[in-house]
Amino acid sequence: MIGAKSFLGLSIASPKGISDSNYSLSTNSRSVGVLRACVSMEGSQTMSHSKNGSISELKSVNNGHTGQKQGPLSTVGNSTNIKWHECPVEKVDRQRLLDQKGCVIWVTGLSGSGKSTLACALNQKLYQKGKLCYILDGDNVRHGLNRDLSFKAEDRAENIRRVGEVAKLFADAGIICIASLISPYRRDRDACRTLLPEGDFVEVFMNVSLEVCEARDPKGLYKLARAGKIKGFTGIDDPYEPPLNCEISLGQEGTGTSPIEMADTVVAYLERKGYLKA
Ligand SMILES: Nc1ncnc2c1ncn2[C@@H]1O[C@H](COP(=O)(O)OS(=O)(=O)O)[C@@H](OP(=O)(O)O)[C@H]1O
Ligand SMILES: Nc1ncnc2c1ncn2[C@@H]1O[C@H](COP(=O)(O)OP(=O)(O)O)[C@@H](O)[C@H]1O
Repeated sequence: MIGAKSFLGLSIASPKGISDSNYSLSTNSRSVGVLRACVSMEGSQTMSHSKNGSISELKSVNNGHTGQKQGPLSTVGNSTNIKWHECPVEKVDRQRLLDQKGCVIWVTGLSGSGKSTLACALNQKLYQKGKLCYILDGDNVRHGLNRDLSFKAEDRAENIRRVGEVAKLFADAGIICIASLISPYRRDRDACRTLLPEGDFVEVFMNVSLEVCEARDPKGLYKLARAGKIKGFTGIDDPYEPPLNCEISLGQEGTGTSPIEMADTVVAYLERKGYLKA
């Protein structure tokens, strides 16, 4: 049941599973209303979760919202005078809430190799297991965030960099993020890998030959590329660099090659590596 509190004209719903007694409003010396269970001030308490994700006890935190001057300012790229802000509710807390570990499944391969199909099958399988996933598909992200980018090498690199950064945020949220992009350059994929803690970037190679992809040609793009109507098409007149050391390679003879079997392989990997529990 979702309860609600009203404070300074704001109505705040208590999350499912948190009783109203745990979800009280308190006032500190600066008369700022806070949600004690969710957002705590210095010296107050925040929630912690038992193994099964229920909120079992309160842990003391110093969340740094003291108004005191802290640490130096930074310059990152063209962003000057910026400062990283920490929050006492951390990745580990979100992971406990979800009973899973945030990570990035990076699916790379030629157009038509089955990246989107695998991403969707994997998402369905994990959903059935009660795991939270989100897909960042190259085609889809290019409809919005990356609509300003073309297919020349530096734009593909920027496409991968942005998706890598967004995927990192999803993983930090505790979500299993499936990024499915051609991502033809090793260097760009490796740069995304370095954004994440060891093990949290799982590179999945759709090891399907150009001949097979071209025979599938579901969007008719290979035909257009062969006819010279699309320039710089991956695999035709633009490069694709296969991974040298990926975690999972799918599509070869002797392994399950249906989307369901491929998704099972990835789920088994995640289970083995402990990503499907907190
Ligand atoms: N020149 C060229 N080369 C390759 N692909 C092209 C091109 N032009 C358009 N498309 C369509 O764009 C989809 C690939 O987008 P991505 O963002 O995954 O590409 S990349 O990672 O930046 O290389 C790709 O989708 P998929 O077939 O799902 O891979 C194509 O539909
Ligand atoms: N494992 C598979 N075996 C056979 N056909 C597949 C498989 N995965 C995808 N396909 C088919 O191949 C085509 C391309 O798949 P898609 O997922 O769109 O590839 P991509 O996202 O890499 O471009 C689609 O017609 C799809 O139905």
